[in-house]
Amino acid sequence: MRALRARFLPRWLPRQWQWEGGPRRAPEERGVECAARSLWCGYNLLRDPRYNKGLAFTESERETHYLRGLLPPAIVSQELQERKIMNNIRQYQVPLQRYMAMMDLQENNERLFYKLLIDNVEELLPVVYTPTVGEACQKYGSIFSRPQGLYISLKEKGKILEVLKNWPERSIQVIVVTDGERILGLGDLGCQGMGIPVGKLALYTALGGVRPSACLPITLDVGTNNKDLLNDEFYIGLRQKRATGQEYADFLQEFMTAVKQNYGEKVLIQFEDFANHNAFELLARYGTTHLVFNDDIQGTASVVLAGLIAAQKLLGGTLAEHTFLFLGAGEAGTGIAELIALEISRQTKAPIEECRKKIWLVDSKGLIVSSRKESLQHFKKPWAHEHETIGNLLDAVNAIKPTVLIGTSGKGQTFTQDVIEAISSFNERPIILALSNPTSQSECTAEQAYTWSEGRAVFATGSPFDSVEYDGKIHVPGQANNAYIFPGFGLGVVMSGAIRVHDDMLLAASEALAQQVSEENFEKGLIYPPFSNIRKISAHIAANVAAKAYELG
Ligand SMILES: O=C([O-])CC(=O)C(=O)O
Ligand SMILES: [Mg+2]
Repeated sequence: MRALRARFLPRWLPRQWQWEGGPRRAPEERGVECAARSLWCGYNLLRDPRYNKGLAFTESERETHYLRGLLPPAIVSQELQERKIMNNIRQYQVPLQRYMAMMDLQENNERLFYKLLIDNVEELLPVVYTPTVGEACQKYGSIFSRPQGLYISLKEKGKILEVLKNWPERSIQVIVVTDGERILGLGDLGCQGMGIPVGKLALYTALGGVRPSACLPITLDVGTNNKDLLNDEFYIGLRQKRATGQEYADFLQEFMTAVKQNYGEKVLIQFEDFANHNAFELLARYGTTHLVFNDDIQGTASVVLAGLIAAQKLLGGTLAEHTFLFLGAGEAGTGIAELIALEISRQTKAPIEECRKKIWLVDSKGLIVSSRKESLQHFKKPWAHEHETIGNLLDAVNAIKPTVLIGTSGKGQTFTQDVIEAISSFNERPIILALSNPTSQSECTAEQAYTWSEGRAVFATGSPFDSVEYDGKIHVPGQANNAYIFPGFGLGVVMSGAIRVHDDMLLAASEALAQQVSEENFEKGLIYPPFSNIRKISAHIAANVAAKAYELG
């Protein structure tokens, strides 16, 4: 037990400063030493979120760690603390208040924060993560109290390595980094995007079991083009337009080099919520030199593929028999499309170019077709198939007659009644995924999907929705969110000591997730298992990913 605890402490901490006991010396001497080291006992211990237990400190701990008098006499077990805080949180009607209460807890008592999150995952996920985290980022400047994570702005250019050294932990395994340009479907939130890396890494620990001290949230502040924020007196970031071109590329290059220099090759760098134009390029550029993973391209692709594999068990048939239509041809859309094509190619042994032909994408200008090829961004070009031009989604649905409709455009209410009625008119069980986040950006609500499809849709969303009763039957929408994948995927990657991410690892993660959908889940129409089992699911994904990493050498 002692040895185990010691592993959770920073390396530089001498053994005698381990959690229980402490050094056996005269009280005066210990007091001086305690003050000199300033962290591990007394008043400072209560203010260190990593080790603070609040009223749960036992009598002997209070004695050993100079806590007498600093706490009221009652000793309150962690279980009781947990009940108290859940009661408090449930009193708050406004989601943002719940978010702030949780962040406060994370800043005060990390163990209790994670205990709460693990034990009440279905209730608290929408609080610390999508959708509430989106609102928190929008208002981050106003609710900001204590900084979380590491802020690296253009002011630190030339000194990024030094900035990394200011972070108190040395053994980092996972970094989640954003530049805040495309936060969920909310657009450019600049420096206030920090809520996303913080939230994602809270899930790395709660859902994936990665040590909190091994997780580092980073926001790269390269400016913002969001005028409201630039004029907001409470904005916490640089007040300038976004750096672009060479300046941006140089800044990112310095960051990526510094990370590898400081933490080595085995630290996983998860890119999160970068805008399309940078996301693809960063993944391509650093995929061959660093251990990088783009959650919005690869994580979302893996979770959607898992749902589609599970749907084959529910409906019968194979992936290759489907026709796919996407609304949105950005990171998520093209990322998912490519992974589906890859899986079909694996299953059928057909060349991937052939497999792509069953997959169609609609962007803001209409169906992506070959006559548009010249003007398309490079990541859209593989999807420009032969077809006449079509200007809108409804006409595309009627022309392509998809069996699967996937929304990834970041825009709400785009799966209209006409669209859903159309796809339901030529499919007994249309598969409809409304993936845009947060809830306000969802392509349609669960109620709309089930009502307009007369209860026949196999439906999942990016943000959580409640069950819907239609025609006397309860329909439970699944949550096709990358939170199913990245904690287990990341755990598998760092556990195996991999130094590069390979597409086969993503397929391994999808298969592992699809295997976790039970008969009971299928009976409710679900193509994802419930989040209540997420730690077991993540462990299973991690094992599959690690096994694949070993297999790949
Ligand atoms: O954060 C989420 O809920 C999923 C995600 O990566 C995004 O929407 O960008
Ligand atoms: Mg994201």
